[in-house]
Amino acid sequence: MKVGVVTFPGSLDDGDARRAVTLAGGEAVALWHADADLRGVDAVVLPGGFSYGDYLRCGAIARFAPVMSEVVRAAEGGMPVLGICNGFQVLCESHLLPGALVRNDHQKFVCTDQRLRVEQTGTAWTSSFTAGQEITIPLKNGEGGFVADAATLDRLEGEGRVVFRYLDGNPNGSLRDIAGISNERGNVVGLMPHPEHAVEELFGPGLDGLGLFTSVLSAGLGAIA
Ligand SMILES: NC(=O)CC[C@H](N)C(=O)O
Repeated sequence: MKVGVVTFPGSLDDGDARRAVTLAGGEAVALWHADADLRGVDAVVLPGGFSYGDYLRCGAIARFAPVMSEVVRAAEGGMPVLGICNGFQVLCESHLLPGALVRNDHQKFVCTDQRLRVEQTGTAWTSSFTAGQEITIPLKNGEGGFVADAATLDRLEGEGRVVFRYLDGNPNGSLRDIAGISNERGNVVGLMPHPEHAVEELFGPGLDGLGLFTSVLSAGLGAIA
Protein backbone atom coordinates (compact mmCIF):
# COMPACT_ATOMS: atom_id res chain seq x y z
CA MET A 1 0.00 0.00 0.00
CA LYS A 2 1.32 3.43 -0.96
CA VAL A 3 0.95 6.18 1.62
CA GLY A 4 1.76 9.71 0.43
CA VAL A 5 3.24 12.23 2.85
CA VAL A 6 2.87 15.86 1.78
CA THR A 7 5.73 18.30 2.29
CA PHE A 8 4.74 21.96 2.48
CA PRO A 9 7.36 24.73 2.81
CA GLY A 10 7.96 24.70 6.57
CA SER A 11 6.91 21.09 7.20
CA LEU A 12 9.04 19.54 9.91
CA ASP A 13 7.86 15.99 10.51
CA ASP A 14 7.40 14.74 6.96
CA GLY A 15 10.57 12.59 7.17
CA ASP A 16 9.43 10.96 10.41
CA ALA A 17 5.97 10.33 8.94
CA ARG A 18 7.49 8.58 5.92
CA ARG A 19 9.68 6.54 8.27
CA ALA A 20 6.63 5.55 10.35
CA VAL A 21 4.83 4.39 7.20
CA THR A 22 7.85 2.27 6.22
CA LEU A 23 8.23 0.78 9.70
CA ALA A 24 4.54 -0.17 9.66
CA GLY A 25 5.12 -2.05 6.41
CA GLY A 26 3.84 0.46 3.86
CA GLU A 27 5.47 2.19 0.90
CA ALA A 28 6.01 5.87 1.68
CA VAL A 29 5.66 8.28 -1.24
CA ALA A 30 6.89 11.86 -0.95
CA LEU A 31 4.32 14.37 -2.20
CA TRP A 32 5.12 18.07 -2.70
CA HIS A 33 2.76 20.94 -1.96
CA ALA A 34 2.83 22.05 -5.58
CA ASP A 35 1.98 18.62 -7.01
CA ALA A 36 -1.05 18.49 -9.27
CA ASP A 37 -1.84 14.86 -8.52
CA LEU A 38 -1.38 12.28 -5.77
CA ARG A 39 0.98 9.95 -7.69
CA GLY A 40 -1.27 6.93 -7.29
CA VAL A 41 -1.17 6.73 -3.49
CA ASP A 42 -3.82 4.86 -1.50
CA ALA A 43 -3.73 7.13 1.57
CA VAL A 44 -2.29 10.52 2.54
CA VAL A 45 -0.61 11.90 5.66
CA LEU A 46 -0.43 15.67 6.24
CA PRO A 47 2.52 15.96 8.64
CA GLY A 48 3.36 18.29 11.49
CA GLY A 49 5.43 21.42 11.32
CA PHE A 50 5.14 25.07 10.48
CA SER A 51 3.74 25.20 6.96
CA TYR A 52 4.32 28.60 5.34
CA GLY A 53 5.79 29.81 8.63
CA ASP A 54 2.43 29.62 10.45
CA TYR A 55 1.59 33.00 8.90
CA LEU A 56 -2.03 34.19 9.29
CA ARG A 57 -2.98 31.07 11.28
CA CYS A 58 -1.40 27.63 11.39
CA GLY A 59 -2.56 25.76 8.28
CA ALA A 60 -4.42 28.72 6.78
CA ILE A 61 -2.10 29.08 3.77
CA ALA A 62 -1.39 25.37 3.28
CA ARG A 63 -5.08 24.88 2.67
CA PHE A 64 -4.61 26.65 -0.67
CA ALA A 65 -1.61 24.57 -1.84
CA PRO A 66 -2.25 22.96 -5.24
CA VAL A 67 -1.95 19.43 -3.83
CA MET A 68 -4.74 20.14 -1.33
CA SER A 69 -7.37 20.27 -4.11
CA GLU A 70 -6.50 16.65 -4.85
CA VAL A 71 -6.34 15.69 -1.17
CA VAL A 72 -9.82 17.15 -0.58
CA ARG A 73 -11.21 15.41 -3.65
CA ALA A 74 -9.68 12.07 -2.63
CA ALA A 75 -10.84 12.40 0.98
CA GLU A 76 -14.36 13.12 -0.16
CA GLY A 77 -14.14 9.96 -2.25
CA GLY A 78 -13.18 7.89 0.81
CA MET A 79 -9.37 7.84 0.70
CA PRO A 80 -7.84 7.62 4.19
CA VAL A 81 -6.25 10.95 5.17
CA LEU A 82 -4.44 11.58 8.46
CA GLY A 83 -3.53 15.06 9.68
CA ILE A 84 -0.97 15.25 12.47
CA CYS A 85 -0.72 18.51 14.41
CA ASN A 86 -0.10 21.08 11.66
CA GLY A 87 -1.80 18.53 9.39
CA PHE A 88 -4.83 18.55 11.70
CA GLN A 89 -4.84 22.35 11.48
CA VAL A 90 -4.75 22.08 7.66
CA LEU A 91 -7.68 19.60 7.69
CA CYS A 92 -9.79 21.99 9.78
CA GLU A 93 -8.84 24.96 7.60
CA SER A 94 -9.81 22.85 4.54
CA HIS A 95 -13.18 22.00 6.14
CA LEU A 96 -12.51 18.28 5.85
CA LEU A 97 -12.90 18.32 9.65
CA PRO A 98 -15.06 20.68 11.74
CA GLY A 99 -13.85 23.14 14.35
CA ALA A 100 -10.53 24.96 14.62
CA LEU A 101 -7.24 24.86 16.50
CA VAL A 102 -6.48 28.04 18.46
CA ARG A 103 -3.56 29.25 20.58
CA ASN A 104 -2.93 27.14 23.67
CA ASP A 105 -4.87 28.63 26.58
CA HIS A 106 -1.64 29.17 28.57
CA GLN A 107 -0.10 31.02 25.59
CA LYS A 108 3.05 28.89 25.56
CA PHE A 109 4.40 26.27 23.20
CA VAL A 110 3.91 22.86 24.81
CA CYS A 111 6.31 19.92 24.35
CA THR A 112 5.64 16.78 26.38
CA ASP A 113 4.88 13.08 26.24
CA GLN A 114 1.10 13.00 26.40
CA ARG A 115 -1.24 10.27 27.58
CA LEU A 116 -4.36 9.77 25.49
CA ARG A 117 -7.34 7.46 25.36
CA VAL A 118 -8.31 5.92 22.02
CA GLU A 119 -12.06 6.56 22.03
CA GLN A 120 -12.93 5.27 18.56
CA THR A 121 -11.44 2.26 16.79
CA GLY A 122 -13.85 2.33 13.84
CA THR A 123 -11.74 4.67 11.72
CA ALA A 124 -9.27 3.93 8.96
CA TRP A 125 -6.44 5.04 11.27
CA THR A 126 -7.37 3.42 14.62
CA SER A 127 -8.58 -0.11 13.86
CA SER A 128 -5.35 -1.63 15.28
CA PHE A 129 -6.14 -0.27 18.76
CA THR A 130 -8.59 -1.63 21.29
CA ALA A 131 -11.45 0.60 22.39
CA GLY A 132 -10.43 2.63 25.42
CA GLN A 133 -6.73 1.81 24.98
CA GLU A 134 -4.47 4.32 26.72
CA ILE A 135 -1.38 5.38 24.81
CA THR A 136 1.49 7.87 25.22
CA ILE A 137 2.88 9.86 22.29
CA PRO A 138 4.65 13.23 22.00
CA LEU A 139 2.74 16.52 21.84
CA LYS A 140 4.34 19.79 20.64
CA ASN A 141 2.39 22.77 19.45
CA GLY A 142 1.56 26.41 19.97
CA GLU A 143 -1.97 26.39 18.54
CA GLY A 144 -3.39 23.12 19.79
CA GLY A 145 -6.60 24.16 21.48
CA PHE A 146 -9.48 22.43 19.72
CA VAL A 147 -12.61 24.57 19.63
CA ALA A 148 -16.04 24.24 18.02
CA ASP A 149 -19.53 25.43 18.91
CA ALA A 150 -21.53 23.37 21.39
CA ALA A 151 -23.78 21.84 18.72
CA THR A 152 -20.73 20.64 16.75
CA LEU A 153 -19.11 19.22 19.88
CA ASP A 154 -22.36 17.39 20.76
CA ARG A 155 -22.56 15.99 17.23
CA LEU A 156 -18.93 14.80 17.34
CA GLU A 157 -19.56 13.08 20.67
CA GLY A 158 -22.92 11.64 19.60
CA GLU A 159 -21.60 10.27 16.31
CA GLY A 160 -18.54 8.68 17.90
CA ARG A 161 -16.19 11.05 16.12
CA VAL A 162 -14.03 11.98 19.10
CA VAL A 163 -11.17 9.61 18.28
CA PHE A 164 -8.58 10.62 20.92
CA ARG A 165 -9.01 12.36 24.27
CA TYR A 166 -6.33 13.84 26.54
CA LEU A 167 -5.69 12.07 29.85
CA ASP A 168 -3.86 13.32 32.96
CA GLY A 169 -4.71 16.95 32.40
CA ASN A 170 -5.57 19.10 29.43
CA PRO A 171 -2.36 20.46 27.85
CA ASN A 172 -3.80 23.26 25.73
CA GLY A 173 -7.40 24.13 26.65
CA SER A 174 -9.02 21.87 24.04
CA LEU A 175 -12.77 21.73 24.63
CA ARG A 176 -13.94 18.49 26.21
CA ASP A 177 -10.30 17.32 26.30
CA ILE A 178 -10.50 16.47 22.59
CA ALA A 179 -7.15 15.50 21.08
CA GLY A 180 -8.37 14.08 17.76
CA ILE A 181 -11.53 13.74 15.68
CA SER A 182 -12.74 12.13 12.45
CA ASN A 183 -15.12 12.97 9.65
CA GLU A 184 -18.48 11.16 9.41
CA ARG A 185 -17.12 8.34 7.30
CA GLY A 186 -14.07 7.72 9.47
CA ASN A 187 -11.57 7.95 6.63
CA VAL A 188 -10.28 11.41 7.64
CA VAL A 189 -8.70 11.72 11.09
CA GLY A 190 -6.83 14.64 12.64
CA LEU A 191 -4.99 14.72 15.96
CA MET A 192 -2.67 17.18 17.69
CA PRO A 193 -0.18 14.71 19.27
CA HIS A 194 2.45 13.04 17.10
CA PRO A 195 2.18 9.26 16.54
CA GLU A 196 5.05 9.34 14.02
CA HIS A 197 7.45 10.17 16.88
CA ALA A 198 6.52 7.02 18.83
CA VAL A 199 7.32 4.19 16.45
CA GLU A 200 10.79 3.02 17.59
CA GLU A 201 12.05 1.84 20.98
CA LEU A 202 15.14 4.07 20.97
CA PHE A 203 13.30 7.32 20.23
CA GLY A 204 10.33 8.85 22.00
CA PRO A 205 8.09 7.29 24.61
CA GLY A 206 7.61 3.86 22.98
CA LEU A 207 5.75 2.29 20.10
CA ASP A 208 2.21 3.52 20.76
CA GLY A 209 2.11 5.63 17.62
CA LEU A 210 2.67 2.74 15.25
CA GLY A 211 -0.96 1.63 15.51
CA LEU A 212 -2.22 4.49 13.37
CA PHE A 213 0.02 3.45 10.51
CA THR A 214 -0.63 -0.30 10.81
CA SER A 215 -4.37 0.46 10.98
CA VAL A 216 -4.49 2.10 7.60
CA LEU A 217 -2.40 -0.66 6.02
CA SER A 218 -4.56 -3.47 7.38
CA ALA A 219 -7.94 -1.86 7.43
CA GLY A 220 -9.44 -0.89 4.23
CA LEU A 221 -11.97 1.49 5.63
CA GLY A 222 -13.32 1.20 9.09
CA ALA A 223 -16.92 2.24 9.55
CA ILE A 224 -18.20 4.19 12.48
CA ALA A 225 -21.36 2.49 13.72
N1 LIG B 1 4.18 20.27 15.76
C1 LIG B 1 3.41 20.96 14.96
O1 LIG B 1 2.96 20.49 13.92
C2 LIG B 1 3.13 22.38 15.35
C3 LIG B 1 1.97 22.96 14.60
C4 LIG B 1 1.91 24.47 14.66
N2 LIG B 1 3.06 25.05 14.04
C5 LIG B 1 1.74 24.92 16.10
O2 LIG B 1 2.69 25.40 16.68
O3 LIG B 1 0.68 24.77 16.64
